[in-house]
Amino acid sequence: MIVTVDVGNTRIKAAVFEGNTNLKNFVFDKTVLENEIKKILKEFQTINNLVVSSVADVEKQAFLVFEKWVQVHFVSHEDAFPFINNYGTPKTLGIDRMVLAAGAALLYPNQNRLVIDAGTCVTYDFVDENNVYQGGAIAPGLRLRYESLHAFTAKLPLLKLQSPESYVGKSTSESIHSGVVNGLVYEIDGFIEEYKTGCSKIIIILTGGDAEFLAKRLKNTIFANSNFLLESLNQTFQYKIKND
Ligand SMILES: Nc1ncnc2c1ncn2[C@@H]1O[C@H](COP(=O)(O)OP(=O)(O)OP(=O)(O)O)[C@@H](O)[C@H]1O
Ligand SMILES: CC(C)(CO)[C@@H](O)C(=O)NCCC(=O)O
Ligand SMILES: [K+]
Repeated sequence: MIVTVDVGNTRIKAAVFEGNTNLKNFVFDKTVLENEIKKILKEFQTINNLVVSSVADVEKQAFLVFEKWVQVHFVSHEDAFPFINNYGTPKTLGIDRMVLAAGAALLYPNQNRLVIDAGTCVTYDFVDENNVYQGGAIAPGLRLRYESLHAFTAKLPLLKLQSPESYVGKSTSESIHSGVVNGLVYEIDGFIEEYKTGCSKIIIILTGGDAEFLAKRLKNTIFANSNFLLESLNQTFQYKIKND
């Protein structure tokens, strides 16, 4: 049994797997990392591997305490990945993006894949049908857009995510909701159109904290899987074991 842990810039997500079966999921704050993981290990005493990817300022040391009970694997750029990396700066490519690309390559073999992760940032990652990771894009996520409008202006309030009534905002708040939500939806649909034009056939995976909210608003029908990074960590780990 394994537990996969995704340390994002906003929060931590974890999932327990038996083979490919996802038994239970957890979400918690970085400040309570040690306690929450200990609780998971107590609840599932047959967990023998803990697999972490971190893009935040939570380093490997924070996980060494669990080595008393399980083997700890901190995914790094040096690990074996199931794709050829054609990114210009592979050492600065986010480890979460590498894991998403690996999951896409392993779960959807021999086809073009685009993974869109709508978290703190919205990332786009394209792995082509020859298993070459080509790159993608990084943009601000939904919450980051609301926060930056407020942080960098004098007059704009900080609003909570809300579905816009229309693309024509009739008030300050309606204008902000339209700009943030419709803006991101148009952006994602626009990128999808570009990728679809560029490749004859492509599978698109939408994940991250805002995946479900966004999926139902997109023009393109896309299946949202908020767990794709955690599932990809499980896949990446199984691949590593087979290839070590
Ligand atoms: N309880 C919550 N706390 C923070 N963000 C939330 C919450 N519930 C939903 N969200 C949404 O999720 C988004 C953040 O996504 P997520 O938690 O996947 O980010 P993350 O920590 O950067 O993770 P990752 O790096 O794995 O994408 C925010 O834009 C926000 O709208
Ligand atoms: C873009 C984020 C913040 C998304 O989590 C992460 O993948 C990251 O820190 N990336 C480093 C830059 C890059 O991927 O090129
Ligand atoms: K993200």
